[in-house]
Amino acid sequence: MPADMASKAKKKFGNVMIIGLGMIGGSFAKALKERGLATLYGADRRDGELALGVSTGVIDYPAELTAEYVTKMDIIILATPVRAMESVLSEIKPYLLPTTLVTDVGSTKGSVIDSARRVFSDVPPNFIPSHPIAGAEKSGVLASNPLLFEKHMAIVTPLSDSNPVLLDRLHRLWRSVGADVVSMDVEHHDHVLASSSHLPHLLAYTLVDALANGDRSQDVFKFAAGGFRDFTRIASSDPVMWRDVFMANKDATLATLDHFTDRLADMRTAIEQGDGASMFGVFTRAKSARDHFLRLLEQRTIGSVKEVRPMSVSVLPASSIKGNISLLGDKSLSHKAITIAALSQGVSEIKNIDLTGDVRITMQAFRDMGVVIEEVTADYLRVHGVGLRGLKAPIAPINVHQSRESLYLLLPVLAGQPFSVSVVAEDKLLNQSFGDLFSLVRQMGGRVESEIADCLPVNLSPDVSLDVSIELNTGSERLRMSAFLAAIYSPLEGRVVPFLPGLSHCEVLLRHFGVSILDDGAGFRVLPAGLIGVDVVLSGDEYEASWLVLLSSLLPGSELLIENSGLDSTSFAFMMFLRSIGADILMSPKNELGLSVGELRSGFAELKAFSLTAEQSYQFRDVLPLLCVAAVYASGESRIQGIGSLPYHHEDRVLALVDALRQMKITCAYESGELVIEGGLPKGGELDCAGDDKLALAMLVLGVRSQSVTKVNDCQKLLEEFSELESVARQLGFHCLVAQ
Ligand SMILES: NC(=O)C1=CN([C@@H]2O[C@H](COP(=O)(O)OP(=O)(O)OC[C@H]3O[C@@H](n4cnc5c(N)ncnc54)[C@H](O)[C@@H]3O)[C@@H](O)[C@H]2O)C=CC1
Ligand SMILES: O=C(O)C(=O)Cc1ccc(O)cc1
Repeated sequence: MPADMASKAKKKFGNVMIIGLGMIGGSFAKALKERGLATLYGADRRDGELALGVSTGVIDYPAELTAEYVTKMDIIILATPVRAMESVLSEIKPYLLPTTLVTDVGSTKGSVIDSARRVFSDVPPNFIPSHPIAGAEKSGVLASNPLLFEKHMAIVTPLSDSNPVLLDRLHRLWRSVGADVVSMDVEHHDHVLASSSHLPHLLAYTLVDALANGDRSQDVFKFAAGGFRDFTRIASSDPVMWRDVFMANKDATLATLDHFTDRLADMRTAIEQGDGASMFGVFTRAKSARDHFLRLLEQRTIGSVKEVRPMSVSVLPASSIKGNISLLGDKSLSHKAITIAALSQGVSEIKNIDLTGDVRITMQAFRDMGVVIEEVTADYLRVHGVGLRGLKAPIAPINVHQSRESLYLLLPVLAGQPFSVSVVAEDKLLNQSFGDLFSLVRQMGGRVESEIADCLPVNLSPDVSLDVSIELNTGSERLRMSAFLAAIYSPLEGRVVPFLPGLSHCEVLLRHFGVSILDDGAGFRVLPAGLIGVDVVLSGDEYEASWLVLLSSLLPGSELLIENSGLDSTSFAFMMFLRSIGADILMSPKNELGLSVGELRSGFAELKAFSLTAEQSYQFRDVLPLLCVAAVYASGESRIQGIGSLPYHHEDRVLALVDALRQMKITCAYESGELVIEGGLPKGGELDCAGDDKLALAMLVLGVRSQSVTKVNDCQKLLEEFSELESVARQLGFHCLVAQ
């Protein structure tokens, strides 16, 4: 008897015996031993394996399944192939104390429990099965790895009368070797693992065997590429272990094999008939599912907290800007176009789309729900729409990450589908209230359940009332878009009464895809009809265009042509206003594909000071930072009223700009909600836009027309929204440097 047995209290888990000292048993032993958590005993029917375990220090002592050892164990771990476990349990039964925790690592669980029942009649409360979802195609104690279980899952399958104290110890045991513990019902375990692990092993073994015994086998292996190697790695796994698995998990394996065989037969038919569309559909959905799975895996192993790197943009004073440019499609328009195309019947081609940043989150969500989306080029998508209610239930919750736009688009769409779904998010979206959006979905008829009221994550159960009618009481563009998407799900006529008049992008796009939206004076009637896939070329962002036009107006000698600016009512009014204070702007608006776009030409002009009433400030609230900048370069004193009555974030934005102006030695006064700005040439400096992209652009104009270099910090959002900023600057001839 080794001396340690008497002094076991020294180690956290006391005496631990591993029966079956192969790859998994050896890895468990090493992981516990290296962390000093237990005194390790090993037993194996192969003496050589046991001797290796001792000589390589994997275990402390060899052991036998006799009273001398078994009665002294705190924990016994069965790590033999699954069909050997019954005889091992019979051997230890006579000496097993009820206080000893017994677990196993077998790949199947139903069969192990059946074995325990055969040996003990009832499964003893101290026998609690488990299964690490970690391993390799290797076997034997020499292949053991103390880090094998780190950041991998360990499934435990307790029974109703499992001893709770020992169950808790089992959880601690797995956690101590780095695993995340998950509890699961035995039957569910065997079905899930039959699909995720057993079937792939069966396919790999069968494929290699079939090819090895087929024609030209020499050359097949000689010319095998990486794909063959990846696919067949697991065919090098231990044959005894896998024979045992398939004998032990027969029913669940047959069920998943039959399902797979049917799908393989469909694929055979598609190939025989040259049905490229079916093949393309399967491959695209499979790619999306696998990409999704890899992301999940990455989150598990790397952690989901993304590193946000602070970015700054510096500009140098410029004398002029010159050139013709075409702006990449507006971000929010890009999100909407993907959504509407995905819900249309047939194929849509979307050109000049901005696929950077969170547009990909919206795109991924639709791919996860079965929509085939081809990326033809970097700014050109071909979307194979599935119809309004044709999305497929995703295999995991839809993750909108940190994208508000994706959330407001997806929630009403998901509420209109014939399946329940959960929506999750990350970081800053998690602690915010989305009461306005959730209540809109409830008005639609859907059930919205969240653990924290009005916050994500959320579970949606679909239901759509016959006549969705939504009256908005805020001017939020996003909520307006959600309302119209909710209305198109109305089986009878839908209705939206917006807070602000006029048409916005979402309605214009919906009309372009065939939805009848009729203005009856008091609101909009949305007639029931499917969406039809069409082609669309997206126009550039209005704010970016307004920014460039202002820049050209301030720099002597500038000549600018923007070929494809969006021209919504705000940007149209902004251009007209700039013209009224002297700017040289030529607009050629056209109604292209139902969207207001236009060519904009502008050049340098002396601007005059101006006054804005409170109503005008409200009308121009989105472009107010640009108007404040115009006031800096206008001759004389400009007054902007009503700032104190703007929605908070607009007011905050102007106040932050006032601070920046003062820092750049521009005389300005803010009192009782009114801002007075005196013209002048700003000094450069280091500014902070507080993560606001619109403010950042206003600050950059000040920098380009200033006396020295200007650096704007906290520009991550700007660079996400205006990803082509640096290349636009290069094209137009001014210096703009992005740095971390
Ligand atoms: N290989 C893998 O990736 C994973 C395997 N598992 C499960 O872990 C168990 C062990 O697998 P590996 O470590 O890969 O196999 P292995 O072949 O490396 O080790 C099994 C060991 O059990 C011993 N053994 C067989 N019958 C015995 C008996 N009656 N009494 C004492 N020792 C006996 C063998 O001599 C061998 O040393 C299996 O039940 C398997 O289903 C679980 C997760 C992953
Ligand atoms: O080698 C691999 O990739 C595996 O799949 C390992 C594996 C084999 C069997 C299990 O029960 C769990 C994991």
